[in-house]
Amino acid sequence: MRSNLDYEAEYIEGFVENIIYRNEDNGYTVFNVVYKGEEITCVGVFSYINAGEFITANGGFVKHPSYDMQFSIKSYEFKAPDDTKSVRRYLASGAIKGIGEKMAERIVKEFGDDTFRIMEEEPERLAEIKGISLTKAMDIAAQLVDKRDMRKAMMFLQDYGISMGIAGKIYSRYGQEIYTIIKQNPYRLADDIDGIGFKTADEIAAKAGIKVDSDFRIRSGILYVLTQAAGQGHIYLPWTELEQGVTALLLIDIRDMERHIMDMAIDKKIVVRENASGEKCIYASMYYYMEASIAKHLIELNIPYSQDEAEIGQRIAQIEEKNDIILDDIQKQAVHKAVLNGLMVITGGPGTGKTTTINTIIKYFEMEGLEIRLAAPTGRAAKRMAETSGYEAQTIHRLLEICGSASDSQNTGMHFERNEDNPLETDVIIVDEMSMVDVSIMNSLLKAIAVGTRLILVGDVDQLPSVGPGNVLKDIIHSGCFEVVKLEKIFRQAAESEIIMNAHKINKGEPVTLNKYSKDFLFVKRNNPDAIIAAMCTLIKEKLPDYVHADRKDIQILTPTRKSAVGAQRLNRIMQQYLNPPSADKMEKEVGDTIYRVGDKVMQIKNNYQLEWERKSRYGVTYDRGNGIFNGDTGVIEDINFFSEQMLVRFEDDRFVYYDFTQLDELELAYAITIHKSQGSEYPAVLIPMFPGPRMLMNRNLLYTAVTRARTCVCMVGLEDCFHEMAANESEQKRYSSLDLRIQEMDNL
Ligand SMILES: Nc1ncnc2c1ncn2[C@@H]1O[C@H](COP(=O)(O)OP(=O)(O)OP(=O)(O)O)[C@@H](O)[C@H]1O
Repeated sequence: MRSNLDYEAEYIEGFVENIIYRNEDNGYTVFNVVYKGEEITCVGVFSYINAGEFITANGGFVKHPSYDMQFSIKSYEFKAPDDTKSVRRYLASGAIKGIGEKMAERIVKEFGDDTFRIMEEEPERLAEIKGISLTKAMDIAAQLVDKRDMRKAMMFLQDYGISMGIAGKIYSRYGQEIYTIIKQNPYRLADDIDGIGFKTADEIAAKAGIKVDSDFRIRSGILYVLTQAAGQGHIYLPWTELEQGVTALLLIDIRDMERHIMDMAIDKKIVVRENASGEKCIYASMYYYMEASIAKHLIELNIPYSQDEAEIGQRIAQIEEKNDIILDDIQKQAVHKAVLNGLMVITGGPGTGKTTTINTIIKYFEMEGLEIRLAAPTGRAAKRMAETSGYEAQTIHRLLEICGSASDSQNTGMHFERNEDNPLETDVIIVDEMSMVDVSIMNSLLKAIAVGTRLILVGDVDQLPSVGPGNVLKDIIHSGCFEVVKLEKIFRQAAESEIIMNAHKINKGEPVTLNKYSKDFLFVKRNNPDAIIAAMCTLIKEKLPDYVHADRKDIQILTPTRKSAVGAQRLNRIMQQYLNPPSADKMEKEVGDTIYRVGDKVMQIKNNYQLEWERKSRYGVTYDRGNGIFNGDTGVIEDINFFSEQMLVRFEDDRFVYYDFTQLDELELAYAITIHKSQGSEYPAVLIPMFPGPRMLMNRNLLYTAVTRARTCVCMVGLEDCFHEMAANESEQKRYSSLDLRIQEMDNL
């Protein structure tokens, strides 16, 4: 029993006995300290810690659900060992490699309180001790100095408000150079260190006394504005917009912008080009070269194939007969073009026969004995492609055989096994949902396709553009350099769907009649956020599941915004309370301001190719396992275990995944998700709150995307005016991209 301890205590001190857990990325550490004769478990964030150190710490006791009382450390200091006992203890702790308990004993016996001074100043004397050679003596001294330097550097970085985890990264990158870097050009940190952006570097610079109009600051600011723009989808910024952005960011009058731009262009950090209207455009180099590389590959792939047109017609006729279908003229034209060209594009809205056309093309090439691969940008889109085509389809990342330990393609640890040196060995590649493909993944894909492989790109240009930068599909079509088939006819079966008919009307700006009696396109009038939410609760709990013959969890709320009265965050909190309220038998785990509860619907918010899933029989025996849970995959929390610190989620097709508590930032509650997140997915029923929000966001494009996500029923709840305003708002957010120009330039070479 812990009799000596006062759990109100705010201070403890003692030797770090053993380190139980340490996360090197963020410094989170769990360890034991003996204080007042009791072993106490401490938790805190440490840039640097070693067993054997003497620590004095402020904080407080907290009760952990599984591990009982722990001391949570808010601030601390390590005291250098200064008496024989602590020196021996420190050396014996394993902090210095090559010194064990016995050796520590011998050293301290020889040098006593003077041990540390001797180790640092006269290390050769260590060799006087039995078992220590001169080389080993020097190595011990070096380790000691290293550790001291590191601790000093950490303290120095903390003075600039840098967190422990990041300080560790900075130190391991620059070592002793940090002092000069921080004092001269801390903006280098923004370039070199993951987790430090311009803003942090700028704060450090201000503390280091760097002038607000220093060249380093202005150049780093320019790159920052371009990176921010890429975050909004832009490949470049026109000169004047860049200048305004940089001025607003740095709050200074930049007189010699031209000089900075030219110097940065010479350093190859940026590229300056004129657009079609002669305006100077500034690119972060990476994006310029991505577009240029995409253009080059597309032109190279676009080789003509010779085949007798009559023969193509005969083959199509055979397929039509076998599948009891008659293709429309334009669909036939699409098949002809796919056969005769190395590259072609098929575009069209919902129900215009894209899938039917792709299926015919697949069958055609199959008859020719060609190998075909199907891919889509997201897991959900690939799954849908497989379902509608009946052929195997995979994500583009998987097609390219993604490798590495990181969970996101943005992380540097990732690479693709398929690339220019090891291209895909196949004859035809068909990529669906091209509107979601950004320049980065398009570039990787094209690098892995050798000339002679046919590439067919399929998508609906009127869907929201890709989350990542660029306007790939639109620009490819707009370049005018490739065969494009635009499917426009809505086939009879599809024409019976009001979802499809209204989606086309929305897209064309034609009036849409709203009522609550439609079979599949319903509007329920409510005039304030709370009434909207209350109506959605009833619909989701009572009405829709029977109506669309689907499970409650398959009915998806799609909302334009994250943060508003009807934004995803608020809706999730309310829906969770309503659909899965707290109860004594449901475990909960709080992360930030989200509570995860057993029974909650959750969504994976980034691609994680490493995450392992398993399928179990009803006796709990695993009979199938695999890797990969993708952005947009939704599941239900099955269990939360505080002992193993894990949460178990059941995804579609009964795939079970254990998430460590530290991985929970990959999940979000998913009763409601933003329309942006729903791209490429389809749901039996979709519920959309209709309430005014930011005009830039509430546009036709967004409404069209939301409506086309529904398979059986769309139900909107709110203000009719809001619907009509969205449908009328054509102001798509402008994206600065220039793949069309690069393609045209390349084509003219
Ligand atoms: N030539 C055709 N003759 C008759 N029906 C057709 C023809 N082509 C397509 N259809 C029918 O039209 C409907 C829509 O076709 P399809 O699924 O191919 O379109 P889509 O563009 O892929 O649609 P979505 O984007 O909504 O998935 C289907 O019911 C399909 O059977």
